[in-house]
Order: sequence, then C-alpha cells, then structure tokens
Amino acid sequence: MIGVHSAQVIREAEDRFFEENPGADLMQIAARAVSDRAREMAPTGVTLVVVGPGNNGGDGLFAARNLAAAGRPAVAWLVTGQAHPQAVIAARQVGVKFVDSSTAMHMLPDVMLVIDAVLGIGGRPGLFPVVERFATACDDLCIPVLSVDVPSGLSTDEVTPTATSFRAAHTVTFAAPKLCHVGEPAAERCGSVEVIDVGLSLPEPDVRRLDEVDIARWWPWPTAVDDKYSRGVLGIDTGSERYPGAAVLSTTGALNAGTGMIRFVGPERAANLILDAMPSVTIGPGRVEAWLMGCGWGKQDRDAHAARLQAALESGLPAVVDADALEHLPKTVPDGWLLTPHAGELAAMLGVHRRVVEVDPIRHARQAAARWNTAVLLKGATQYVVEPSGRVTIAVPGPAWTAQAGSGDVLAGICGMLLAAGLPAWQAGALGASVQAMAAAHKPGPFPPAVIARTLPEVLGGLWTTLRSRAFVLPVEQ
Ligand SMILES: NC(=O)C1=CN([C@@H]2O[C@H](COP(=O)(O)OP(=O)(O)OC[C@H]3O[C@@H](n4cnc5c(N)ncnc54)[C@H](OP(=O)(O)O)[C@@H]3O)[C@@H](O)[C@H]2O)[C@@H](O)CC1
Ligand SMILES: [K+]
Repeated sequence: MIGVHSAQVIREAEDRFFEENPGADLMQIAARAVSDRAREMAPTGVTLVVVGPGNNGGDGLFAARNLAAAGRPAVAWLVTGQAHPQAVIAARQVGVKFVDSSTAMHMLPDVMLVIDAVLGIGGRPGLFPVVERFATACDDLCIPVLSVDVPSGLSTDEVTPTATSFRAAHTVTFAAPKLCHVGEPAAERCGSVEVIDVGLSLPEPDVRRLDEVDIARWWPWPTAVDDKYSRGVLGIDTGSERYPGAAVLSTTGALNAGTGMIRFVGPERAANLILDAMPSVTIGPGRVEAWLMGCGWGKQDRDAHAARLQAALESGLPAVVDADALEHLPKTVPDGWLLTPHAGELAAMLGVHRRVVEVDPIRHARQAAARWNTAVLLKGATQYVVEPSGRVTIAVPGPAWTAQAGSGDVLAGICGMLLAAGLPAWQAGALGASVQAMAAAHKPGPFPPAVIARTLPEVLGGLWTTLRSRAFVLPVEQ
C-alpha cells in the first residue's frame, strides 16, 4: 500500500525537513533520479530539457548538468527566460547548450528525449501558449517525454485534467504519489510513475492505493479447518425476467472468487440459467451470512424491490447493494453494507449531474459514504472505496477492457463473496475491485466479463502460491 498525498502535505513535510536539516540539498537527489532515468530512456542522442522558473525547472537543469557532465548532449530551453540561478551556472559550466523557443521547436523532431521540468507541485493547471504548442508537438511526433514530478499543465491534486499538459512516457515524482498520478484520466498522462524517496516524513495518508501484496495479505484464503459454511454463505437476489444475464454474471463472479456456498433467490428464469452453467449453486432461501442485491433488477416491480431491500435491512446482515437497488436506499443503512455505484448512479443518489461526479469523484464518494454512513465503492477507470470517516482506498488498477456491460455485475458478485467471508465492507470493495482488475490484466484483450470472472481462480491461485512461497517477507500490517 502506498500513501497518496497532496501538494500541500508534501510542502509542509518539506518545510519540516529543512527546519530539521538546514542546508540539505534535496534538489540534487531529485536531479540525479531524473538524469539516471533519462540515460535509460535515451541511451544515445540529444536530450532537450524544458525548464520552468521554479524548483521543478531547477531539478531539470541539474539533470541536464548531470547528463552533460557524463558526456551526453543536453540542451535547455528556459521557457520564461528565468530559472534557478545555481542550476543555470552549473549547467553552463559543463557545456549544456541554451536555446530559445523557436530553436527548441525546430530541433524537436531530432531529439531522443524531452525532459519536462516546466511546472511541478507549485504549478497551476495549464501551460503558456508557446509551451502548450510544444507539448502538443511532442505528442504528435511521438517524442518520449520524461516529466519531473508531474506532467506540466496537470493539476497535482486532481484526477480530471482541465487544460493541455505534457503527456509523459514516464514520471519521476518525489516523496509520494499525488492524486494526478493514480486517478484516471489524469494518471494516463503520467505514463509509468516512479516515486523517489527524498527523506521526507509524511503523515498517515487519508488516501491510499493498494498493491498486489495487500490483496495477498487480506484475501480470506481457505484454511485446513474450513468448510463451505465457515467460508461464508452468500445469498444472491439479482436479475429479473428482463435481465437474467445480470444474475448469471453476479453469481459467476461470486463463485469464481471462491464463495463457500451460494443461495440464489432471484427469478426462476435466471435460476435455470445459473443451474445450467453452475450446478453447485443452491436455489432457494436458507441461512446466509451476507446478501448481494440489485444487479439487473430493472425498473419494473419497484415496490417489490424496495420491500426486498427492507427485508435485507431488517436481517441486519452485511449486503452488497448494486445497480437498481441503489434507487431504494433507506435514509440510513447498516455500516456493513457496501454500496457499489458507478458515476451515473452516484450522481443520481446525490441528486447531481454525472459530469460533476466525474470531475471530483472522491469528494462525491465521500459525501455518499457520510450521508449513508457506510462504505461506498465508486466504480470506474479508477475505483475508489470510501469509508464514512472519509478514508479512501484506491483499488489496484487494471486495463480499460473491463469497461463493458456486465463487469459491474461480476464485481458485485466478488464483493458479495468477500462480505460473506466476513470482511468489512470497505475491504470487500477494495479487494473485489482489485482482483477483477488483476484478472483483466492477466488476460488482456476484449474478453467479456464472464471470461474475466472465470480467470479469477488462476489469478487467485497464483497469488496464493506466491504468498506461500514468500510468507515470511510480507510487510507488517499497517
Ligand atoms: N517536495 C519535494 O519533495 C521536492 C521538490 N522538488 C521540486 O520542487 C518542485 C516545486 O518547486 P516550486 O515550489 O518552486 O514550484 P514549481 O512547480 O517549480 O513552479 C513554481 C513557479 O511556476 C510559476 N507557475 C505556476 N503555475 C504556472 C502556470 N500555469 N503558468 C506559468 N507559471 C506558473 C510560479 O509562478 P507564481 O505562482 O509565482 O506566479 C512559480 O514561478 C517540485 O515539483 C519538485 O520538482 C525537488 O527539488 C526536491 C524534492
Ligand atoms: K514537470
């Protein structure tokens, strides 16, 4: 797990660091990381460094100095004519060539790498027009860009770009990732992201991103003393006469994630389809540990749906509440419930426009988690799980192939399995979203949601094997 921090938090940590370590030079650590990566990205040819007026530009210019000192041709364009004074002197001393904007633009087709050191965490969104044209030209000519800290033009603390920015092949950032590095669609503009530890002490994060080790550590692996009941019985009330496929998909997700036992209580047509495909599913009511409700309910029979949700509420059991069931939410729900809206459903829950949610997904997911006092998994290209406290856990990311009808049903099924196994709602959401993304990454391509679901046993089996072989080196629980 890695903490995601805002520019403000990084600045405060930097201030504390300099109070405790007067005279320390973090810029040299940053510049070394950038020049090392630049040498790997462009082993030969000219590197053009685009330099802004602040410390981000300083990092870039010292990286140019390092490259030139190692005998690599480096050229710098100071976009405002101003730059970190000591970095300018150091770069000149080792023969870095300084060029103006028209020369930079003119030579661009022949450079091997552009280092974008225009703006970092002190930048406001957007670029000067001449730099904007240059960034667009880099994109058009497919010149690889190495961004220092953040692709200039992006807003560090936002996941939705509002202006033109550089589009990096790789970003070297410092101390911790920021929201723009981990939240789509901004993250896509960062390329691969590398975090350099510069020695800052950071507070406990209120936004964290999971990695595969967390999934291995938290997954409810079966033990030698488990049986089908102890692994968790999930009641599934999904599908309708009109949408029986949603019932099949949600059950496929739950079964392939490893549910101990599934009791399906949805419509007969869906039950028949499920039995054909998954004969181990039990049809009809019985004791369960958790509920999965809503996928494919549709807009008919609204009164019946509301009554079924009310019955689940009165049972006091944890529940995954998905899709059409989200329209029937009572004012407060038990804190073991996991609400799993996509942006459009969350917008409807909050009475706002979908676009508003897409621009600031975390704020809106936090609003819903606080309003219903339970965990919310906001589905999308980046999947955010928010607890009523406001803590955010971002799932392991995966490829965009899962952006397809039916993926949400499978995901709800996986989350249902995890609730039935006894995990708290936030963890069920974060793990469910992560393993589906990992399965999609394991089997890249336009595979339909049911195929991705059937890949889960391989992915979980692989994780389990890795866990067993590395059981003693897992980091201590945080
Ligand atoms: N923290 C760390 O761990 C480390 C931090 N380090 C580095 O420090 C960087 C932060 O440096 P920084 O504070 O000097 O800010 P930076 O991003 O260079 O920009 C400020 C300048 O840009 C200007 N400006 C802003 N927006 C603009 C716009 N849209 N269009 C035009 N101009 C704009 C702004 O102008 P002003 O706001 O004053 O008008 C000001 O002149 C950080 O990203 C990292 O690279 C490393 O050295 C070591 C480890
Ligand atoms: K930058």
